[in-house]
This record gives sequence, C-alpha cells and structure tokens, in this order.
Amino acid sequence: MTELAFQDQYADEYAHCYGCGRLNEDGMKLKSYWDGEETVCRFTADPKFSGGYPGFLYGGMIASLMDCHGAATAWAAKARTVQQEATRFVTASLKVDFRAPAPTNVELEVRGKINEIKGRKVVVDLTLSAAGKLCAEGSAVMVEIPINRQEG
Ligand SMILES: CCCCCCCCCC(=O)SCCNC(=O)CCNC(=O)[C@H](O)C(C)(C)COP(=O)(O)OP(=O)(O)OC[C@H]1O[C@@H](n2cnc3c(N)ncnc32)[C@H](O)[C@@H]1OP(=O)(O)O
Repeated sequence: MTELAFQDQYADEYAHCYGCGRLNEDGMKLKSYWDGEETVCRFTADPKFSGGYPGFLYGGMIASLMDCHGAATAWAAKARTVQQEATRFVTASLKVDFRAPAPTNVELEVRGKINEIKGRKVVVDLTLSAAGKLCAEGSAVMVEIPINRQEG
C-alpha cells in the first residue's frame, strides 16, 4: 500500500492551499511524509520560478516550500504524539536563512524536525537542500486553527 502524504489526509475544507492543497487545481500539490523522526518533502522547481539569475530559484518560493512543509509537519506531529487528528496548522512565524543559491530543475529536499509541541503550537526546524548541499535553513511557529474558527 502506498503511504498517504500528510496533505492528502487533511479534511476537504483545509485542502485548498496553493502550495500543498490537493483540491487546488492550480497549486503545486506538495507532498510531505515521515522519514524516521524527521519529515521530508521533495520538489523540483520549474525554471519559471527563477530568481534574478537564470537557473536559480527565487527566495519566496524557497520560503513557500519550507512554510508548507512546516505546516504539514506540525499536523503530522500532532497526529503522532497526541494521537488525535488535527484540524489545520497555519504559520504564525517563519524564519529563513538563505545559505546558498537553490537551483531550478533539480530535485530539492525539504526536511522538518519537531523542536517543540505545546498546546496548539508546534515549532518546526526546517532545511532545504539540493543534491545534499544545504541551501536554506530556518524554523516555523505553527498554530492549529481552533475548530470553532471556521464557523465564526
Ligand atoms: C478558518 C480559517 C482561518 C485560517 C486563516 C489562515 C489561512 C492562511 C493559511 C496560510 O497561508 S498560513 C500562512 C499565513 N499565516 C496566516 O495567515 C496566519 C495569520 N495569523 C493568525 O491567524 C493568528 O495570528 C494565529 C492563528 C497564527 C495565532 O493566533 P491565536 O490567537 O490563535 O494564537 P495565540 O496568540 O493564542 O498563540 C498560540 C501560541 O502561538 C504563539 N505565537 C502566536 N503568534 C506567534 C508569532 N508570530 N511568533 C511566535 N509565536 C507565536 C503564542 O506565543 C502561543 O504560544 P504559547 O502557548 O507558548 O504562549
């Protein structure tokens, strides 16, 4: 049986994200999975997402990849540790340090590691690498949407 991506387990009402929503026809449909105690998401960026120099990805896309994978990691961490299905995590804070240019047309690997789980908050440490070379690292504070937020 094929492992389901975290994002493919979100309830329909939370599956419209441009980055990772399975129900967003125009989106990137990023997929995140467990890899031991870490999580991983792989994505190859089309050259149309180039930054100022051909062949390299623009920084906003790097942040987007880390953002979406961070939210998915927080969701999965809650499901694994609290053994309770989460609603959806949104980004309260995202820090990215750009360490080296990230290429387009090369598979990128985004990794997440749980730093802290406290109440509705999950802090995730993140890296983005290309062919084993670290291109960006950072962390995200993810907060779970309370169930009654969607009704108000
Ligand atoms: C129903 C649909 C609502 C969905 C709206 C978002 C849809 C967009 C999805 C995305 O694209 S995610 C990227 C953009 N992010 C956003 O648009 C989120 C906008 N911000 C918010 O909605 C609220 O600020 C947020 C839900 C993130 C937090 O507000 P809350 O009032 O629910 O949280 P609260 O103040 O109770 O804080 C919970 C914990 O998070 C921590 N926290 C909150 N904001 C923080 C921050 N900026 N930096 C660091 N920590 C933060 C806070 O300190 C606390 O930790 P502790 O329990 O340890 O004290």
